[in-house]
Amino acid sequence: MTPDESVVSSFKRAAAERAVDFIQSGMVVGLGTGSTAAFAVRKLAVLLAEGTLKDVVGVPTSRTTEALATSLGVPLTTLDVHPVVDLTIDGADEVAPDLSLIKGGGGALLREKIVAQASRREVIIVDAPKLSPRLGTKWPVPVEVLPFGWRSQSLFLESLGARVTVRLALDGAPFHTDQGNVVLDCDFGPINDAAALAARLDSRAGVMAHGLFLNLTTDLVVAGPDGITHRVR
Ligand SMILES: O=C(CO)[C@H](O)[C@H](O)COP(=O)(O)O
Repeated sequence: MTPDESVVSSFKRAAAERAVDFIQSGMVVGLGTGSTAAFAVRKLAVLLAEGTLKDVVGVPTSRTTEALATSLGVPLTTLDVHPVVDLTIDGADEVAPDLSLIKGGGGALLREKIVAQASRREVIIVDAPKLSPRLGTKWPVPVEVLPFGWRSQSLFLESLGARVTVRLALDGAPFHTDQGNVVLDCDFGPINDAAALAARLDSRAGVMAHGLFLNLTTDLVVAGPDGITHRVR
């Protein structure tokens, strides 16, 4: 890990551990996906192991998070058993001033959005460089599409003005989400009307999810050289 990576990692960890302070015993907690959210899972596991927190169960937003939580002894549940989540802690790829997000860099966008929509409180944790003046400035919008007809979806997304890249796995084959879908990373550049774009994407058959998380964030915890800030929407 280079010095810069270790510094970024320390900020991610600081934001994550601050968010874990919001968890109370007895809660159903949404467990996000990505490197920042992983710090929150680790901290939660420690608090449970030492008895500081009790009777907390987690709803993982990906198989990766499920495996991490299981390995650390964090009790898990499902939305079938607990259809309402008290508090979710998750990361983001880009955060706009109105706390709208681009998520999906780790490919978990569909389950993350389902859990976010089921949550009373959605606490987003980021390091400071994730903050952006406008969505799309720093990160493409991931769009999860059914493998059936994905090339037609690519042409549709290009017609909306995106430069489309098929996300690849480490072996060079197309990446597949936990649901077996394909992810098309769509570079729209700075997005003027995220709500209108989200509506267009939501109305397209075969688009299973997109990374525009609008009106879902309740809390934002940011860690950077100036310390940790917590904003409530
Ligand atoms: O949306 C996500 C996964 O689908 C992640 O929360 C997002 O990509 C941020 O990841 P990291 O904390 O590793 O930067």
